[in-house]
Amino acid sequence: MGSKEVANDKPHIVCIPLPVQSHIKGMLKFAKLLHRRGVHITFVNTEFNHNRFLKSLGPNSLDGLPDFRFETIPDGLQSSDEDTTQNVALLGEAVRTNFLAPFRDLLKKLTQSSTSHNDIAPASHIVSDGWMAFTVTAAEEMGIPVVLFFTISASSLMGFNQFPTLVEKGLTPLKDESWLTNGFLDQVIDWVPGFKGIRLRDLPNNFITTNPNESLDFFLDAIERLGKGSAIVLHTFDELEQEVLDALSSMFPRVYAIGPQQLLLNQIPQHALKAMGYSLWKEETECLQWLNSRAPSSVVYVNFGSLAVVTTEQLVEFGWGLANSKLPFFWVIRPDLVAGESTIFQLEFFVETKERGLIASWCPQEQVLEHPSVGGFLTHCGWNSTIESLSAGVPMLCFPCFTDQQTNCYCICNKWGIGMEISNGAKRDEVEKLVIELMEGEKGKQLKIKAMEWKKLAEEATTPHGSSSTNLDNFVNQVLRRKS
Ligand SMILES: O=c1ccn([C@@H]2O[C@H](COP(=O)(O)OP(=O)(O)O[C@H]3O[C@H](CO)[C@@H](O)[C@H](O)[C@H]3O)[C@@H](O)[C@H]2O)c(=O)[nH]1
Repeated sequence: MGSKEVANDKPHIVCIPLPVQSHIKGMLKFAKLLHRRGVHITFVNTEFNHNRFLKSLGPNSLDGLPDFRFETIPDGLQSSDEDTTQNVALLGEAVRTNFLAPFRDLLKKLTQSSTSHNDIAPASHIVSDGWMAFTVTAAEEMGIPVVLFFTISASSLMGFNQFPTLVEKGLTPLKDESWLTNGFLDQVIDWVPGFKGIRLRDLPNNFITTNPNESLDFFLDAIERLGKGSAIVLHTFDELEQEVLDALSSMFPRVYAIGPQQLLLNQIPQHALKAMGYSLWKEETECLQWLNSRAPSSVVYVNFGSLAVVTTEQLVEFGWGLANSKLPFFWVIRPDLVAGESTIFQLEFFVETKERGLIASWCPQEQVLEHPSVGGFLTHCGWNSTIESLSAGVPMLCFPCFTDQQTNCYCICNKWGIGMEISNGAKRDEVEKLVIELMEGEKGKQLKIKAMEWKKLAEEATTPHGSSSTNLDNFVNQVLRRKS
């Protein structure tokens, strides 16, 4: 960095992600893109996650990018051996009750004109995970703007934003449990822009409940504050969700679609990018050598992201479905993926799959999806997995588990034509049949063609004059550099 004048001309943003793996990764990538466009970054992790990063990536792994600093706040959770950040309900409650006070103190420090770093201007904006409503309160108190950054699709955000209407129309909360199975959820709803033909069951499933609870309040707090952000940024691209993005833009002042993030990062010369990792868990990279030894487009990749939990019975059915398909597979089973007995596979399963199955506990997913040997992805439809798969041109078998995943599944299968849904509670025969269809069937071939078309559009959106690059430039100029 040159003179102090030049430094002070740069916007200085305070980035604060929701403290779970996929949200931290999305915010880190967004921060890197902004940093490359001349923005100073202070990145706020919880103390717990900061230490996990240092443990998984190495003690100096977060150093070395000038004007890109890390700060921490406590999460207020009891420290114990259990990884409390995997407990979404507990974490959501901690975010709502514990984070405002330490974040406010940190902001006071960062917005003072004489910061401890003389080469950095006082913080000018907060870029907050859109789900963390307390940052809007902090921003109002401190008189600085807050940008709401969402690591979900525009379609899911539109779905979440329907909640007040669903209440008004008496569609949620459900009157009783029988509504879950009596066809009520199959009704098509017709008032949501960009969602022709969507059923109630395809909306984020947080609303599909007889008993709205605190975890729903977490989402509602954020939805109520959507209009208070100086901008909304979504990790998507215009061509993918144009109609919904247009509708969101008509409701909120500034909406920017900036993605796929990794394709935008690929535009930056590698020497200019510090190889800062994103994983809280250690990545098992040996899978890449294993993939090298397999035929092109032959491997089924199975991964349910960082939070989903499946039952022992379901995992066993997936396992035998894969085994019986006789196809090669690479399956990531996190240590905390299964609710119940963890030693679930008998010797027989390993004997059957030993020549063609690989199991790991965490992997470099984007490299796996980009690998030419991977032909299909059995996924829980988390948004990052979805957009990473689409960017790599890999068709999907969708097993949505909770929250926005059902809406992503709807878009993948019905709007974008790049996947098939596998039913909740699927038995091994259904798994086997769908996996074979995905990898070798006629339908699978059509999905692959579509996936390659979307990959091309995603690449075009991220070229220097593509829609996402332009939106990124506009965001920096119109929101971060705007003199008010
Ligand atoms: O072995 C693995 C598994 C995952 N990942 C990465 O972890 C992220 C997983 O993100 P996502 O697919 O979005 O799933 P979740 O971790 O489940 O994400 C939560 O957050 C998402 C974004 O808000 C929501 O869409 C999901 O529903 C919610 O469960 C992706 O970037 C993956 O590349 C790895 O690097 N290695």
